[in-house]
Amino acid sequence: MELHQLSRPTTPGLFVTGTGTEIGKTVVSCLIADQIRRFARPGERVGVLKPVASGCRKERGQLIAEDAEQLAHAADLDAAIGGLDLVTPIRFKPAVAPAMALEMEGKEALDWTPVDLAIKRLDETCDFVVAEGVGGVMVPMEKKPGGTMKGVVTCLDMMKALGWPVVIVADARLGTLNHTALTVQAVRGAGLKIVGVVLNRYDPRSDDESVRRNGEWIRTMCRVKILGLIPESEKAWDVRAIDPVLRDAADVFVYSKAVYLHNVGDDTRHRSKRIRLILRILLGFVAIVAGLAGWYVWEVSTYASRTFRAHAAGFVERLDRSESGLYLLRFDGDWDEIRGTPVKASDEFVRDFYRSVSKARNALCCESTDVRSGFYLTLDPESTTARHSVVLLDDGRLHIAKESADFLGEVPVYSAGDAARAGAE
Ligand SMILES: Nc1ncnc2c1ncn2[C@@H]1O[C@H](COP(=O)(O)OP(=O)(O)OP(=O)(O)O)[C@@H](O)[C@H]1O
Ligand SMILES: C[C@H](N)[C@@H](CCCCCC(=O)O)NC(=O)O
Repeated sequence: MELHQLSRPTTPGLFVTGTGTEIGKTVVSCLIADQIRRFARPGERVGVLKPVASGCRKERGQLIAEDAEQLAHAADLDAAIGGLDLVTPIRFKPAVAPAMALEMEGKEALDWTPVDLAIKRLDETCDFVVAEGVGGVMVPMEKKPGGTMKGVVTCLDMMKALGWPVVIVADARLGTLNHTALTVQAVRGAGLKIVGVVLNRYDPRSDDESVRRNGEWIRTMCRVKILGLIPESEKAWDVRAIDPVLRDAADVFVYSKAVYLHNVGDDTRHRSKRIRLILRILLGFVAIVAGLAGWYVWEVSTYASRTFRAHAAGFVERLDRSESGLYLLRFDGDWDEIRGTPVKASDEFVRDFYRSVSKARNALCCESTDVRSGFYLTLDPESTTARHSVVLLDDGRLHIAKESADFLGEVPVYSAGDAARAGAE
């Protein structure tokens, strides 16, 4: 199985990475797992995972990762969840980068199947997972195209595949600004959320000025939370026998609890499902509103082209010249249904009308040879589409020809100037 085929965990979790190897990832992962275990509600289980480990010892023909032992101990790993194989599903003996260990075995690509099985098991049995990387984010995991680095899949690619928010462990001492900033940049660039940075081996009594200032610099320069400052401690390796000094690194405890409860904690899975549902409903609602708006705009625009504006006016010229002149029609309605009695326009309106027709190209007058009388109606002097023929019927009612093309074909069309002259006569 290839990395991109890996199941995406559904259980909420944290991925603990570091600015390099031996920086304290396991110590911090253990502190967080221990903390979460203690704050968990009854029945909730914390899972731990270090998908790939190198530098493992051989015992009774088995490769054992010390990190896995420490993680399992911190999380009080329940036998029902699984054994150390589940904590570190892929193990190498040489203490080198996994891709290098593979190379030493004459291989290039990793088979990610054991990691996939571990993820599925954790999804089935746990409420929260603390996962740990190998070395820093650019450590090569296998030789394969398509990764962050050319021809190489890195630890960051694995973090991306898992998708958990990231805790970065960095050294508190000189040199950390560069390493931390590079790590933050890479993790952010991969689109992963950074929960914060833990500074390890912090000594408040250090006469190195940078030790005291690094945290603040990292916070502002990298725009990250500093989750905690872990002092040097002889018992750092055993979180369950933790010494008071490490316990006093209360920031990590407080923050890991906060992280658990508020950031990516137990409710996240349900919350994210709820959020997804709400988003879907909102999206559906937006789609319906957009559809309705589209329909409305379409309807209004077609209605506008079909409807008759209130101030339509036209020139009526009967063949016998009786009652010739400008008629005004005040009507709102559908073209198909227009039936209205024209009203002889007032002199004032006639003046206005001619003033407007002389400006509006589409306000034309026409004369029919085959109908008793007719006029051209301009619905909207600004619109070039609103030319419809109107026929004044014998009984004085108006008949609207829907499309004036036929009508126009048979009758001379006069210009607005002609209309003006006609009106002036
Ligand atoms: N605050 C500390 N005080 C004392 N010892 C520490 C502290 N942090 C880490 N160590 C020790 O440093 C060593 C490396 O720590 P750790 O295993 O946590 O690093 P890591 O980043 O997980 O390394 P790897 O890359 O191998 O996974 C361990 O022996 C650990 O006990
Ligand atoms: C052997 C180490 N402890 C570690 C591998 C570190 C690889 C570092 C490679 C590098 O950055 O040069 N393995 C592990 O975390 O399982």
